[in-house]
Amino acid sequence: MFSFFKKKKEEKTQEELPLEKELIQEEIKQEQEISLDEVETAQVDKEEQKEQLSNEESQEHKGFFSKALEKTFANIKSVVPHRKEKISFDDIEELLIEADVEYEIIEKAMDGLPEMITRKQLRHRLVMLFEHAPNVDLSNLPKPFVRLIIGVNGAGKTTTIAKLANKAKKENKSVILGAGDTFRAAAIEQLSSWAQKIDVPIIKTKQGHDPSAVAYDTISSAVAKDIDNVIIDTAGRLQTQTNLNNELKKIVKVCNKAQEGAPHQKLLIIDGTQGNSAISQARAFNEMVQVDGIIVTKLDGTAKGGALFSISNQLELPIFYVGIGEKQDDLIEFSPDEFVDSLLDEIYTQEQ
Ligand SMILES: Nc1nc2c(ncn2[C@@H]2O[C@H](COP(=O)(O)OP(=O)(O)OP(=O)(O)O)[C@@H](O)[C@H]2O)c(=O)[nH]1
Repeated sequence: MFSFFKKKKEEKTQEELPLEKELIQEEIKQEQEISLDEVETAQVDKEEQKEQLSNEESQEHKGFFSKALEKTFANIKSVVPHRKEKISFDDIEELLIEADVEYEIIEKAMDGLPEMITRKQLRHRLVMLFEHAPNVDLSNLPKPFVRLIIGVNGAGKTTTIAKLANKAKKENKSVILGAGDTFRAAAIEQLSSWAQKIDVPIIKTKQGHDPSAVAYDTISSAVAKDIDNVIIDTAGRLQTQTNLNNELKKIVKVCNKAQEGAPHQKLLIIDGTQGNSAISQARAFNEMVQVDGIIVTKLDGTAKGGALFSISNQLELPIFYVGIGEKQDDLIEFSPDEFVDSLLDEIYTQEQ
């Protein structure tokens, strides 16, 4: 039926029916306008959907922080048991001490605040403590993107590598691991069993062999196989600090030989249960190889969640992720806003 009319329309010439042609043109124009409207509506819908998703993600993250920080919040609640609109300077100071924020940092954050402090005033100051932003453009990563994982034994390096690899895989990115802690056989075994569990390839060697060679082979293999991510483990302790220093420096140099610009991130793993006492140890690593960012582990098991403020501010480094459990999914991207909000939700009523 429609094709019949269409055919009829086609048969009519310009000379015969100018008015009808005009009408058809008007019809086409309207159709085009409608489809443009539809595209615009679809775009708005998409934007709204995106915003809703990121809001949901943000709520989800806040939920994770609230759960992980239960112990820290219990301490805070002992100072301010009920939510308020304004909280006194002294109470804020005390609750930040309870959360294990260093006193020097508390003084810095609260300098010049009034006797009664609103949520908005405190929020601004606390978020400002995380002013050190990542220096890598995460939207335009090199391939392979090479991350070197450093930190003391027991901080959670191996587990965090598994979590990072798992996250990349979930985002449909390929990953290869390098078992660069050749100092201890157990470290190689532990990383191998994680690699098997999350089904990613691993380059390893025997205990005592050169970790730089492992790093080189892992990057070369990633280049040859077109793999997106390389994550390399390193030893947390050697016979002496000088040995560790030399070894880490050599690994960095060799990574750059295997691929110019690598490692793109040197990530320091810090055990969150150590609170502020981890800072001096972190400084030592930062002096050996310039660290690009921090991952704080075991945030779930500690009442010292406030130490994140001091760790980031004192070391002048961004926190990329926090570990909130022992499983492969227990890693969340760190967001200063969400972290501060989940803390303020415990003590303040919502800002009107
Ligand atoms: N609760 C909790 N435990 C964690 C977290 N991250 C790591 N762990 C645990 O901390 C312990 C040490 O973690 P590893 O990953 O073995 O630490 P490592 O730095 O590789 O240490 P070595 O194996 O000694 O070199 C393990 O029992 C992990 O399960 C976390 O975010 N939360």
